[in-house]
Amino acid sequence: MDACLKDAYLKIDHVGISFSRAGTTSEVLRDVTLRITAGEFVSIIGHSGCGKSTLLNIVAGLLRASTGGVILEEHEVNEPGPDRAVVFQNHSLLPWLTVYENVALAVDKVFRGKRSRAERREWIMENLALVNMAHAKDKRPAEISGGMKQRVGIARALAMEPKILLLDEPFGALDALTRAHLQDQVMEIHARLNNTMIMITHDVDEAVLLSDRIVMMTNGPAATIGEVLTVNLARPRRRLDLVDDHEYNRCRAAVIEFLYARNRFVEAA
Ligand SMILES: Nc1ncnc2c1ncn2[C@@H]1O[C@H](COP(=O)(O)OP(=O)(O)OP(=O)(O)O)[C@@H](O)[C@H]1O
Repeated sequence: MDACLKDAYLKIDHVGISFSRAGTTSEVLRDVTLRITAGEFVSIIGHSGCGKSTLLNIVAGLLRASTGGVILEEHEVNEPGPDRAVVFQNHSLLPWLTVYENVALAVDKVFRGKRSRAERREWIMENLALVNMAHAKDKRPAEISGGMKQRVGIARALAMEPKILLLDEPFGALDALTRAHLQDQVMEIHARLNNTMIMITHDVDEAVLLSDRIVMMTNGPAATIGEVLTVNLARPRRRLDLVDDHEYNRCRAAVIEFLYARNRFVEAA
């Protein structure tokens, strides 16, 4: 293992993955190495199809790397676990359960036998309150908006007390205003809980606003990390204050330059 990976909280160590289908093998990721510190907010940005979700799924333990591996607090990741909760673009709530029951399902799975029924109930409500959804606890997913569903998905993930929260384009399906509101909420949650978050996004402003570091992926096949940008903006961050901020605009320009000048997207034939 590289010396620089030694003390990291999460280590993504020379990860590569190939998929084989009908006699052909496609190499999606090659030699992806990254260390993440506890409490860091890291965004992954790159063109469509470069392998961002594949990388997140390897960290989640949903996919096995073909080469290299992932280590979280000295333990190798080789299966999904409640220490790595994932929030997907499409909420993935169970439609026949209420908001409360959706969160309860995850909480009971992780904490049954460790916390009393009353403690679990309080914990579910605390997490719903964190995303301002306590008032809708008895509603079913079909009765609430897309933004509200994402908030419940975030509450469900946080309620598992994961070491790492993995966000796969969590706001991708939302309108711009709801998206901005949820970004602010995620920043507040991150400030309050100081948890480690990895988020995939296509949105340059979102990446700069939320992240401590932005990981920029090259285009596939055999995509890898092209550059890592540190965002030196004090927290708490307010989007209105950043409009004319020099560091904000420097980061924004650097990501745009990377994506549209140096790694232009070319649609596969
Ligand atoms: N299980 C799989 N079997 C075969 N190929 C796969 C599998 N999972 C992903 N791929 C391929 O890996 C590549 C990267 O996919 P991935 O979804 O990780 O990209 P992405 O960067 O997240 O894309 P987007 O931004 O469009 O969501 C794609 O070409 C995809 O077809």
